[in-house]
Amino acid sequence: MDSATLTHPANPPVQQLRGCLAPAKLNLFLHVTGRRADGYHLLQTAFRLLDWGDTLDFSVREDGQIRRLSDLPGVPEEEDIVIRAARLLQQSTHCSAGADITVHKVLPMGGGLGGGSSDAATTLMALNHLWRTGLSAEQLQALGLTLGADVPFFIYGRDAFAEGVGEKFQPLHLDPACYVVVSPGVGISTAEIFSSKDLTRDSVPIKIADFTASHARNDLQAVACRKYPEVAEAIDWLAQFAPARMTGSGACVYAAVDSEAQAQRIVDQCPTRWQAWKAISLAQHPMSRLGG
Ligand SMILES: C[C@](O)(CO)[C@H](O)COP(=O)(O)OP(=O)(O)OC[C@H]1O[C@@H](n2ccc(N)nc2=O)[C@H](O)[C@@H]1O
Ligand SMILES: Nc1ncnc2c1ncn2[C@@H]1O[C@H](COP(=O)(O)OP(=O)(O)OP(=O)(O)O)[C@@H](O)[C@H]1O
Repeated sequence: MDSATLTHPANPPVQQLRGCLAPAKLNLFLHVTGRRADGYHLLQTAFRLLDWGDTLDFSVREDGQIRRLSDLPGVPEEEDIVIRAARLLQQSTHCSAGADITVHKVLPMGGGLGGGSSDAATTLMALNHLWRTGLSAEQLQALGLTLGADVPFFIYGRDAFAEGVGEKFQPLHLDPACYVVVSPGVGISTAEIFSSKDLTRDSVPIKIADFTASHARNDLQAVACRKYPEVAEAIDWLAQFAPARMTGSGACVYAAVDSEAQAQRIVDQCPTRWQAWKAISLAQHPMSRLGG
């Protein structure tokens, strides 16, 4: 994130934040342990932040309007989770200011990397700062949960062992790591995977101390592979280099590798019909340093 750009250098209120990161996440394991009465699933997962993601620019408007300046193919402005996040914060704090928002989209949509959720979290944190609405991180997490189950994690802003629907956190202390992420070129609807009749929903709950990244499983992977054979193909391709797994509800798959050089060699060999990236773990979300 660029440090704040001031419109009036002699007069400090910050009016713009540019280049705000909305990082991707990986689910290092994901167990479905049950289902709530409202249909949402109870999970256990290990969230890992990556140093790679979308970036967003925010500029305060005095007229109260919230505008998206960038285009997102397939997502009308009114449905964009970024716009919905900004409106939600504005309404719940009775804020009279508005914002112009630009999203520089990098993360594949429906990729299981939490792209939309991370955009929404960055929006809540940036506007809470720019509008001086003063909500705490916990209040922003509660607001964010009404937008999507992954939003609170990005506001929490560091690796976490998560439970509930993914909103109850314990800090997870992981060594830095380097990953290869492969997108097999399909977008997967999270709702479609969770609603499958084939999904197993009875994993036995584990304790945080029982989690090891090397013996991990994603309960959503079998369903996604059955519905989208490209996901299974991408796992098989990546598994020739290192143990590979799906993140979230897919479609992206990933593997931890020994070095950035090894990651780059794998990325360079990726079949042209897919996309691959190298990514490094991120210890702390840069936006969480902003405070309220
Ligand atoms: C799979 C994960 O990415 C793991 O991190 C998340 O649980 C999904 O989080 P998300 O994309 O923010 O999901 P949401 O937008 O809240 O939910 C999309 C749909 O997925 C289903 N859903 C989601 C999360 C959850 N714990 N149980 C569910 O059953 C619900 O049908 C919901 O309508
Ligand atoms: N700003 C946005 N960025 C991405 N998707 C958005 C956005 N606004 C709305 N959406 C909608 O949300 C859907 C899910 O997108 P997203 O990239 O968050 O999926 P995902 O990476 O699978 O997320 P998760 O890991 O949280 O399940 C998209 O297909 C799109 O229709």
